[in-house]
Amino acid sequence: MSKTAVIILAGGRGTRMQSDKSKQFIEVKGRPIIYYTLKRFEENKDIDKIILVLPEDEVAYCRENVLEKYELRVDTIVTGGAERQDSVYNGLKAAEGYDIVLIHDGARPFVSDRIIEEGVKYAEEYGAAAPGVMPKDTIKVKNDENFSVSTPDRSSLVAVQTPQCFKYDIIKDCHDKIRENHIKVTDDTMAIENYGNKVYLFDGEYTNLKITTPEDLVMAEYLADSL
Ligand SMILES: Nc1ccn([C@@H]2O[C@H](COP(=O)(O)OP(=O)(O)OP(=O)(O)O)[C@@H](O)[C@H]2O)c(=O)n1
Ligand SMILES: C[C@](O)(CO)[C@H](O)COP(=O)(O)O
Repeated sequence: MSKTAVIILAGGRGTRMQSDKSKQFIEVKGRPIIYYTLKRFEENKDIDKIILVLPEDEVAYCRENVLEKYELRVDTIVTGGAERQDSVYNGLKAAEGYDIVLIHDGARPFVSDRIIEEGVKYAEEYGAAAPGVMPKDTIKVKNDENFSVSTPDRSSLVAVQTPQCFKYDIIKDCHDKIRENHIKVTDDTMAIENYGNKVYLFDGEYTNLKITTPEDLVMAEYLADSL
């Protein structure tokens, strides 16, 4: 059985949330968003190590007001970096020695056990896997003058989510390379693709939303109610 670690990314500031509090600590139904995310993985039998990435100046706050208050299990806390990929890199160093690593946005608190379990399975089988959903809207490609230039076939598009799941050696090698070559990525599958590896895309869920802007909190309240 593979040894599996999850890196839960909560090292950002949530600027698009337009809140005076980092969005991972905004409360939904009386509990901080990161509480729900940690709980999902704490309760999952496939996860052997939980690594939490936090801004350096919010580690003490999180320990006292989340981890200790709600008696949540986190095996290692590491500090985040300037960009998401830098936070990932710090997390990967803490996952050394594990066979499979899941990289998950802390801002996606309602990930299902099914996604976690399938992610581990497909990472073992294909080396790299990510959940995703078909966009609900028609997607356009635009030019610099904001005119539409093409409309990709929606059935060939995937709005990719997290946890993005990998054989540790593959993702660590790719992150080493993008770091050396100063390549910017917005998710971890881009790092994989950049070096010619394939990513298996499996069914995500529309409820696995990334809480990003204020209106996402409305859905979060609804989803927290349905737990
Ligand atoms: N330097 C960073 C940036 C982001 N993240 C994490 O990556 C996840 C997805 O990023 P995003 O939703 O963009 O969060 P923020 O970067 O905090 O939001 P914003 O872009 O609005 O500032 C979040 O859980 C965030 O905490 C991180 O760990 N380290
Ligand atoms: C990783 C991700 O959630 C996949 O959809 C997304 O790329 C994160 O983007 P963000 O701008 O850092 O929130």
